[in-house]
Amino acid sequence: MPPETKADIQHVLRSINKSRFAFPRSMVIFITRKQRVKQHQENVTLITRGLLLAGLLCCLPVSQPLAKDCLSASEYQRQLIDNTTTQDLHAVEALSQSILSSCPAPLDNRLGRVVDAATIYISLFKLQTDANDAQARLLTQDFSQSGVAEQAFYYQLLASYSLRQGQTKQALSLTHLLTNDMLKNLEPQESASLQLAVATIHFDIEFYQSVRELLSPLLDHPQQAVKMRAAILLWYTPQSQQQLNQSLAIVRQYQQLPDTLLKVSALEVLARDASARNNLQQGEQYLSEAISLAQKLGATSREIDLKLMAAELFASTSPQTSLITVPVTALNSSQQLALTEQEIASATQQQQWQRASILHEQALKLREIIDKNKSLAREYASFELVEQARQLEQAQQQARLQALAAEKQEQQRLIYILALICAVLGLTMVSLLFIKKRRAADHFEKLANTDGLTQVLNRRAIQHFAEQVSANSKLRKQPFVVALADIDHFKSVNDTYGHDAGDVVLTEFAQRTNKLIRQQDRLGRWGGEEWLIIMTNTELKAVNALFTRMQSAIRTVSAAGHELTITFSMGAVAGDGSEPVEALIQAADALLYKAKHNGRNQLVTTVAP
Ligand SMILES: Nc1nc2c(ncn2[C@@H]2O[C@H](COP(=O)(O)OP(=O)(O)OP(=O)(O)O)[C@@H](O)[C@H]2O)c(=O)[nH]1
Repeated sequence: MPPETKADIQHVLRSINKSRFAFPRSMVIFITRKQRVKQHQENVTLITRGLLLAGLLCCLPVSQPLAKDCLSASEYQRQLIDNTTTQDLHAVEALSQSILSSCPAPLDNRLGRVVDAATIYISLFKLQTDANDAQARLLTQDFSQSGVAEQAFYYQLLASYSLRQGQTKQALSLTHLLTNDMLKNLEPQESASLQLAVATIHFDIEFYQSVRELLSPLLDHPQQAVKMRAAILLWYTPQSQQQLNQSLAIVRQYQQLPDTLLKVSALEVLARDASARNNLQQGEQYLSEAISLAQKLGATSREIDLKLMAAELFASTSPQTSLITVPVTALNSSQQLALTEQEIASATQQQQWQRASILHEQALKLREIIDKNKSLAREYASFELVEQARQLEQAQQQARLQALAAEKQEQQRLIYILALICAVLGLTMVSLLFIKKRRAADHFEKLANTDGLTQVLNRRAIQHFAEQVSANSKLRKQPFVVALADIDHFKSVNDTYGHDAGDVVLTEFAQRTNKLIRQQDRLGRWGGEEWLIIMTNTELKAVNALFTRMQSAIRTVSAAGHELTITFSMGAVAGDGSEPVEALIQAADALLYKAKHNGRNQLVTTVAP
């Protein structure tokens, strides 16, 4: 057996022998779990009997002097809380010893609680100490008369112990009570240790959000131990680089701490940090300092943790073989897994394939147990704690989203209104511009197509219209009429009554004729007193009726204070689109000439040539 292994076994045995509830050496190491339970029950009976006997002996003749040094339960309790906050394991052990040796047995209920709490606390760090009885007693205690701080202290201790024992649901139930019923009722100076305890449990079940929320405010805590514990746990919790550096800066002040478990934890963080930075030498220094301190304090459980870590991070200088000396059954599942993984590495290195395979199976089972516990814890936590937090968060988020949505909706509404106003304004402006432009275009078109004096179509426009009608007639095979009219002896009107009177006659002729023709027909001024009438979809014979109506409509015109008698002559032809419009007009002109020649005031028609 290598000297290191021997030394480790001896160390473990020394620690066991020191314990108040020590089991005989042969019963603790290398026995099965079943045997351990049986032995444990027998030992508890023995110990209880022993204690009763000792208590009776103590109480008989010497109870008075001992009672003299016995402090009040509240004072012991205050000291215990202080010592657990600073993680001073020696002080807790001394306190427990002091109560047992100074106070009269049997201890009263409150003193018994303090001793039980101390026993539980010690057992968290010392492998050999079983605190199941203390746990059972404390769990059945009635704390209704105690203050919140006192009750919280016992519950957090019970929660930590339950978790260590794998009683996850119990641990979480207690944590639930702590966070929901007690944490909010505590004074800030009282709540720090409770926040730390709850955060430790939440860290174990990877409920990191809660850990950050609980511990971040403690980084400014006036008490060094509180600040340090928060920084240490936060260092392990996923967080931003800035927060990590803040935690590390606090942990680096570890030298200010007395030789306590807290210092061990700080050194462990620094060793891990150095290893992460590849500064192996410094990492090993920190770690060996931590191991020495854990040994000095008798914190076997912490010592094992550190040795496992040494084997994992600095394998060259901390051979894993030294760890196998520890009784496996005394380790918790995580420690057992880490140890098994070390052994697998060793077996693989030595090419002991069969052994490696068996160990691998064991590791798988262990991991399964750990994962199952964690998932159970998370499941439980999610129902009991996370769900509440999530619901609250969801409600807040919902409210924020609703507010945002309302704001956005309002903004959109304003944008829509503005857009609508702009659109309406724009549309109105465009419409106005369009209308104006259209009117201008219409105006210019009308100007371009209208005779200035008489306001009927001018020569160009009536010719264009005639061509359109001709083309349409050809297409639809419909006849149309081209008629050319000329006022008789118009020159004499001008000569007799003046040019203005002549203009009046021209205007009256145009307007009155325009009223007589159909909507689809057009009248245009062809020359001075000459007019072209285009009658669409019309047989030539229909022009007779028009001529007669025109004669009676135009017969008298008032101009220059006189009633003038006006007659006109007209020549008309029918077309079907087969001949050019010019030819039809020329034909109509020829017939007009004929009408003039025949004595005027008459219509001459013929079919188109
Ligand atoms: N007041 C006025 N007279 C015009 C206008 N345009 C042409 N005239 C006149 O119209 C007259 C036309 O006369 P003529 O061509 O000799 O024909 P007429 O006197 O009507 O005789 P017949 O056509 O043969 O019956 C001329 O005296 C022109 O000066 C006009 O816009 N206003």
